[in-house]
Amino acid sequence: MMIVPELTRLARGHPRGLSRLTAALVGVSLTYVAQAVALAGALTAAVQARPGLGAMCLAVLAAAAVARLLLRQLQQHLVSALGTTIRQQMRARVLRRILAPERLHDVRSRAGSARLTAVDAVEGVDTYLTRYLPHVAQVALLCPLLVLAMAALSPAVAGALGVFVVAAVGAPRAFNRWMAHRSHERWESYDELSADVQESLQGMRTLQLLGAVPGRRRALSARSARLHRETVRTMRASLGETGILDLMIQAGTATAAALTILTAAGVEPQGVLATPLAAVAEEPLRIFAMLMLASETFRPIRDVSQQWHAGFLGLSAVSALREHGAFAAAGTAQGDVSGTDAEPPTGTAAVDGPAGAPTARPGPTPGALRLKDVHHQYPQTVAPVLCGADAVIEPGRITVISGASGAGKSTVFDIILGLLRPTSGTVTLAGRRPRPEEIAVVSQNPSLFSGTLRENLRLAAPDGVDEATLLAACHDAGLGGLLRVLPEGLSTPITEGGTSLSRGQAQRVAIARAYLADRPMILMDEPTSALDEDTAGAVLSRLRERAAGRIVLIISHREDVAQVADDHRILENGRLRPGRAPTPAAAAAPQEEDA
Ligand SMILES: Nc1ncnc2c1ncn2[C@@H]1O[C@H](COP(=O)(O)OP(=O)(O)OP(=O)(O)O)[C@@H](O)[C@H]1O
Repeated sequence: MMIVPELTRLARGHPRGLSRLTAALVGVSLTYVAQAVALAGALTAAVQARPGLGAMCLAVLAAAAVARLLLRQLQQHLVSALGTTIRQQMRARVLRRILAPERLHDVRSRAGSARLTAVDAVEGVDTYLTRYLPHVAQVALLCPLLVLAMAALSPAVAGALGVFVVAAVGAPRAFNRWMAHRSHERWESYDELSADVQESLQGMRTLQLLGAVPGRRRALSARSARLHRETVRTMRASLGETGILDLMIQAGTATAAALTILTAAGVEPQGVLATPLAAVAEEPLRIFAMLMLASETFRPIRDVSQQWHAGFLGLSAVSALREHGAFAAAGTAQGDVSGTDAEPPTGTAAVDGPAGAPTARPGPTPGALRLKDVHHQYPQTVAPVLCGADAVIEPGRITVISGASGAGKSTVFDIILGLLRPTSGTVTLAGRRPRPEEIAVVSQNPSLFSGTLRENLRLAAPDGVDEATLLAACHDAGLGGLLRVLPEGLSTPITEGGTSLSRGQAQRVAIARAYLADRPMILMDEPTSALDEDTAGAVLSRLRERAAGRIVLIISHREDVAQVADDHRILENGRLRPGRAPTPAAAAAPQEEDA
């Protein structure tokens, strides 16, 4: 029997559900006790030839069977209701931790591992909480009551029974530490295999091109073999525990039965044991009831042992769940589910789309974006990336930042987005931190999701966006030609990861999403890197129209992008310095005062 403090704390957060469930369970067990007593009565009726008593006992047996059926239905219903609540609560907490900006810069975070925790681990814990724990509560409630009932019939037998109940519950706990260690190791293997498989699938194309598929397959087979070994070891440990438990149950039942017979039979005056049959004939109900009760006292313990195996997966996932914040003190279950009861430390701007809920309307451009003396150094690195970057980025103008690879351009973006906290310095929009819902982002490698093109575009758009707005955004993003040749148009299905589109097409979908998001600030990371010159030219000229009244900040190495810049900066040695002067076309573009 293993009790995990975090899981019991979590269960205590649902006292009503858990106590109802335990009550239903105790009700089920009491029907067995009633049947045991009725059976003792029926045997007594047979021994004493009392048909009236026999009929009554048979009626009780039937009523107990019907009651058990109904209580089992109720128990299933309660398990499902409590399980749903607990799963939603834990999953919301885990997802909040997984889908957090900090993870983007966490070198240890792995998608497969996060997925495993959010799906399998939560399911496993549900079983532990909704099945195993109520059974443990039942043992704590019912076993002492049954021992007391036995004490009313025979204190000696009750004493022996009590000793074996305590041993059956307590002895397997000696295995707890070992079991915890084994199950933790098993989960680690499971987790690593899951993360490796997911990463291999994602990088399949690269592995294929590199000729690294056979090597990867061998590595995965080795991981799989390790998981098998860990599972077998864990099963062995679990079997050891179950063996001890069963031994105590059998020994306890046999001892109680033997004592019942011996104490009932008594000793003849000449020093030999009297025949138990005489005692049975004298007080059959007491003897039969004691024999039945001795067995029933161990039923809750036998049940808990079965549930233990069902809840074991969840138990082994406890450390992963702990690491992913599943037990973090949070608001109400409702708040957890909606995910709105705690604001993340920094912004949550989504890549290639709106930076918050699509329904949030950002309002007019609030003013200039200012970077003031921004410094940043990543942990475990020897030198800072940014050493006092300063800039004022005006609305209504296109600002382009260039710089050598690794100069820190994406770092600047992530700081503006709130995905990274600068080591020092400030980023402000009209004197305050930019709000996530004010920024639309076009990343260099946009993420597309399985679903239709329309669904991918709508991710960014406010609720109820009409077809004409979607088409206008596609047109301005240079997708008009593609839409004309797609037989299903916006209803065209897209594969997972957007692999059914070319890189350039995916990039333009990302640009359309940014337009649909309709935010006062657009950040673009190499938005035309996969486009040919003509397409890039068309996209950039429409960008100028879309830039009216907005802050548009682009990272790009491309000369054609630098040419449309009203304001060109070069990131060098951690600072932003002025770049090339604007071209006449760009200089003629309308400018707006800082609000
Ligand atoms: N999470 C991280 N931990 C440690 N170092 C990091 C991390 N992210 C980025 N860096 C380092 O910070 C530096 C700047 O990276 P950044 O991605 O901002 O450069 P960049 O100018 O956008 O480069 P590129 O043009 O090649 O995309 C690089 O040296 C990079 O290795």
